[in-house]
Amino acid sequence: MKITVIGTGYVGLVSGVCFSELGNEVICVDHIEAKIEMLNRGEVPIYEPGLQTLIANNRERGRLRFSTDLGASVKHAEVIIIAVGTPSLPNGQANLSFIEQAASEIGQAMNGYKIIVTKSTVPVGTNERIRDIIAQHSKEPFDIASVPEFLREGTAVSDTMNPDRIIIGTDSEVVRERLTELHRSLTSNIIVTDIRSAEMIKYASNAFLATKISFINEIANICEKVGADVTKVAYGMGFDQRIGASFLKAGIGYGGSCFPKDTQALIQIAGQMDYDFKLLKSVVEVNREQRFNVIRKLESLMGHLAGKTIGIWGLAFKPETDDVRDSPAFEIIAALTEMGAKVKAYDPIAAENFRRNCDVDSLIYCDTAREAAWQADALCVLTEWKEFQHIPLSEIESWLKSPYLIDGRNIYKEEQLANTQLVYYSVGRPGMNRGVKEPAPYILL
Ligand SMILES: NC(=O)c1ccc[n+]([C@@H]2O[C@H](COP(=O)([O-])OP(=O)(O)OC[C@H]3O[C@@H](n4cnc5c(N)ncnc54)[C@H](O)[C@@H]3O)[C@@H](O)[C@H]2O)c1
Ligand SMILES: O=c1ccn([C@@H]2O[C@H](COP(=O)(O)OP(=O)(O)O[C@H]3O[C@H](CO)[C@@H](O)[C@H](O)[C@H]3O)[C@@H](O)[C@H]2O)c(=O)[nH]1
Repeated sequence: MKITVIGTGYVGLVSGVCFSELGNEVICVDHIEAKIEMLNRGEVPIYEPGLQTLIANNRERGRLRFSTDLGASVKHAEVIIIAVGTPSLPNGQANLSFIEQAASEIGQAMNGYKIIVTKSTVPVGTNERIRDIIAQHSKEPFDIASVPEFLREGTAVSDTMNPDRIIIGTDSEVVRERLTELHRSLTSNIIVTDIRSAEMIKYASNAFLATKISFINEIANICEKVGADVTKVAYGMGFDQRIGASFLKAGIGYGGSCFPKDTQALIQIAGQMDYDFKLLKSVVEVNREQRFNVIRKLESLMGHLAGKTIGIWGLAFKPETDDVRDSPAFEIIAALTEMGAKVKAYDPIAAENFRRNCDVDSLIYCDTAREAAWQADALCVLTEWKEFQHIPLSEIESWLKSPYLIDGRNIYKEEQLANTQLVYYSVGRPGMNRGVKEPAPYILL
């Protein structure tokens, strides 16, 4: 099949590359020339494991091309995939200007029957708006489809090649057949539904996953008070197939380019229909609060933070990505700096992106984990990079000026703490706290 993908962010690039890997002829288009030049030089603008090799292989086979020429690329293809960004507006609503722009450019380039697939996450009704915009510019026949994307950053290639399900929202029999054929080799879980339901499935899925995270974070907070261990609680809960084991890792809350914006967008979508989505509003509030537990704990251990040096390990919102969009590290670092602390940070991959987006000028960027921890009054782990998990705690202890370690992602195990004098605090695991002044034991009255 001849496919053109518009947008070379995570979704556009990864899905375009994977469709070419499946034997299709793919052109990935972006209006940012620098991105296309990079891709044409064989460089990849994002850090995503496995992607560079796939791009190289498929370019070599002549199945994958990159272009800034949207018009010519649309003319060339039968299936056009829209994968442009839908960032938040200041009020939380999805900004659809990139979508509208792409639809109008597609409309102007139409030269025969095409299937216009939207993979971007868009509010209910947007695909119909796309249909209207294209029809305003062209009399050529076309169909639309909502095929939301569920890949995760860091595992985007394997998620795309082995998806849990493919959702195809369409009102056309031709689209059902063609898109089922396109995705058939990926999974047998191909669900064909109406367009509005497909759009809603994406928001509902992200909102539900965000809800799981805020739920387990609140359980963790209660575990700290009653002397239970949230990792054991999550493990025990996860065996219930109705609950499932995933997305029950307590920590400093979710960040990233999707959960924060999509939960806000769904609250707005509901609000526009006069529905107050109370549960999701709480999920967002709990998530925002959770990151500040790191600071509350530092203060309870060390008193005032003014003049103290705090080391930060991890700036990305999760490991295996250089994406820092909505990373909890921004607010934690800003708050520490406002309190008068000196902050030194290290991330194996995401530091450059963080620097470009962070307005804390005094933040010191370090080249190694050791440098960020060196002579610090406390060290906080904000991203669970494997590199951090493998550093012996005795070594960390020897680097620090004061032995305070706040593990915001529960990456260390009890046995690793043995033989250290570290004052250790993690999330919802009070039994592992070392040197922390414990609240009075919980007694059932
Ligand atoms: N990032 C993820 O992990 C992920 C996963 C699932 C779904 N989504 C959704 O997919 C969409 C894209 O996300 P992303 O993170 O890949 O976006 P992104 O913002 O990283 O990339 C979008 C790209 O589209 C390009 N673009 C915008 N308008 C264009 C136009 N008219 N012509 C050509 N190129 C244009 C931009 O230059 C940019 O490179 C969003 O709606 C997002 O919510 C993202
Ligand atoms: O048990 C967990 C799982 C995740 N997180 C955090 O949640 C955030 C998001 O993680 P993850 O979902 O792995 O990454 P994303 O790449 O943002 O992927 C989400 O957002 C994408 C964009 O919509 C969807 O396509 C994916 O299905 C959805 O998982 C990160 O900050 C994680 O640290 C937790 O705190 N605890």
